[in-house]
Amino acid sequence: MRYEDAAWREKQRIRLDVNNVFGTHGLTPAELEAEAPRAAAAIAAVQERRADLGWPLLPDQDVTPFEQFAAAHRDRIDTFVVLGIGGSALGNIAVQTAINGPFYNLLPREQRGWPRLLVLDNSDPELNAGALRMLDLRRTMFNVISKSGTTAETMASFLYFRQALVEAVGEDRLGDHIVLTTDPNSGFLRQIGQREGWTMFDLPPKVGGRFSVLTSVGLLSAAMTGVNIRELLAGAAYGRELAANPDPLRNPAALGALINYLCFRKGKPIVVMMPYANRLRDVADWFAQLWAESLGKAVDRQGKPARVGQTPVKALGATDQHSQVQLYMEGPYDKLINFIAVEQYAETAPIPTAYADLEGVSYLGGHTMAELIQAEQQATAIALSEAGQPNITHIFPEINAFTLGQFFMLMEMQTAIAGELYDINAFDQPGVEAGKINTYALLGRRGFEERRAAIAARAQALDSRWVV
Ligand SMILES: O=P(O)(O)OC[C@H]1O[C@](O)(CO)[C@@H](O)[C@@H]1O
Repeated sequence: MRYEDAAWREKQRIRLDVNNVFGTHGLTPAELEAEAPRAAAAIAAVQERRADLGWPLLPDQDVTPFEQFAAAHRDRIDTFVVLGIGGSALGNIAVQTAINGPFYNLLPREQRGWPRLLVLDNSDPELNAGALRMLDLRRTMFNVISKSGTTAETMASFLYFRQALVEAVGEDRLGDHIVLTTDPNSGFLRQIGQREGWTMFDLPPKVGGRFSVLTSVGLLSAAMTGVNIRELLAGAAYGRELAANPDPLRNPAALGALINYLCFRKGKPIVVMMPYANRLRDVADWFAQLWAESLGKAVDRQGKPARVGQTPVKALGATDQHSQVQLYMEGPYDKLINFIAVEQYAETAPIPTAYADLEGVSYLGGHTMAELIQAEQQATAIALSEAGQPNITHIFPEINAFTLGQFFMLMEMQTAIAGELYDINAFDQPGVEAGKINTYALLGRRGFEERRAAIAARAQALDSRWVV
């Protein structure tokens, strides 16, 4: 395996270039150096908690069960459908787009070799009904993923497709079409799986949803679509090594955490993640949940008011140069822009020469699209830097399972280290509970009658003049 070769691994190291963070509205090297001891303590604290957190140990797991499941089912299945939301879907989508590319599902089966993948991560009725109309259920398998085993959106989709399966294949064949991924001990999904005798994959109890891409959550759908999940984990192991460097100024996860933290403290509540690669656009989506749910917290670990967290913004280069970059250039100095640059794309797409007399078009001829997009990324970084807008660049040597796994782990470590710097709990999400409870109340779930009455009273008090 290529990832067993140390020289290859080193060539595939993701580098973090932070030169453009320095400047009038950014940071100074002295500020970074002054905070380095705190960042070093944060690295040590995260390293100390590795076993307790669970996700840092994921690169060491045995992936044979996922590979065996995929090999056993690939031929009888045309479409593998993930029903999940948030951390139980975003990583699956990110892996799929990054490794198999945006057109995978449109390729003929012989070219794909593996089933198509659909991730239905919303209770949008049109999304679910539309998928149902399109699928041949006799050749479809549903992977219902929920850590808690209670999430309303996921359970609704499960019930919806379960009924459709009963009609299409019969109740006694459901086990051939449904596989569950959930907590090994708790939740309704576990109870259902046990009652029905369906195949279930355990989700390590310590690993929270947004840190679960490298568990059964992300690995099963990846294996079902031919992704080299061993290489993915080898990359994560390599990222873990980089993130364990005790010197925060040589450790990309710690340096990233420190820069984000200091930028927030200096009035930059927004972080933009802007990959220059369509294959990485869903990684920006995955990152948004990781960063937002982990670091957006009302109180610190002592219970004192904190109100911290940067708002993540997803952008795509070069596309969003023609949409958002005007704001990044001339708007408030309230952002840290993260670029993802790619050194070697899998394709170069040469640009043919034509219209030699029209300089505005002909200068492109003889270059490649790879050169163009790389020039655009550099040009935008320089322009932003000269406009005083701090930015940093994560440099992917290539997009492959190794660099993707590495990036997942680096960003997870960066999040955990940032949590230490803010002194908040980066591993809970109390803020999402209130909305869930209101939903239960609105749908008339037993036990939520009081909340339902409070919502009704609130509705009574609303003034119709303010609905225009
Ligand atoms: O996997 P589950 O338990 O269905 O949760 C889905 C998502 O919902 C949340 O609990 C809240 O949004 C996320 O943290 C999680 O990733």
